[in-house]
Amino acid sequence: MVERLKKKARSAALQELPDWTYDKGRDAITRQFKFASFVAAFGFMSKVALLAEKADHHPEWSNVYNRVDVLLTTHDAGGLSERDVALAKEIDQLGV
Ligand SMILES: C[C@H](O)[C@H](O)[C@H]1CNC2=NC(N)=NC(=O)C2=N1
Repeated sequence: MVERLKKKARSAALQELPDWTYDKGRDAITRQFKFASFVAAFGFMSKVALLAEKADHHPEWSNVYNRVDVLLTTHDAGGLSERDVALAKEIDQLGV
């Protein structure tokens, strides 16, 4: 059973994710991505979808034209967990 990160572990994790914002109300992390076009945004979403399926861990997200808003939290834990941190790092490694 995955657990929510406690304060100290969360702070340490956030230090490694400078492009992500902590959402205290949701106990989640968010990041907005912008692309040159809708097709580029959708291509990014396809890559993230494959990562998410592989990890069995899925983002809450929305797409408007060339923008993708990603929110990561762990429903099974009721908040931010190491699974979100791992997926965020993988998304960062896509190099957008
Ligand atoms: C059964 C399945 O493993 C779970 O429902 C997974 C699927 N994807 C998930 N994604 C996210 N973000 N949080 C979860 O708790 C979660 N649980």
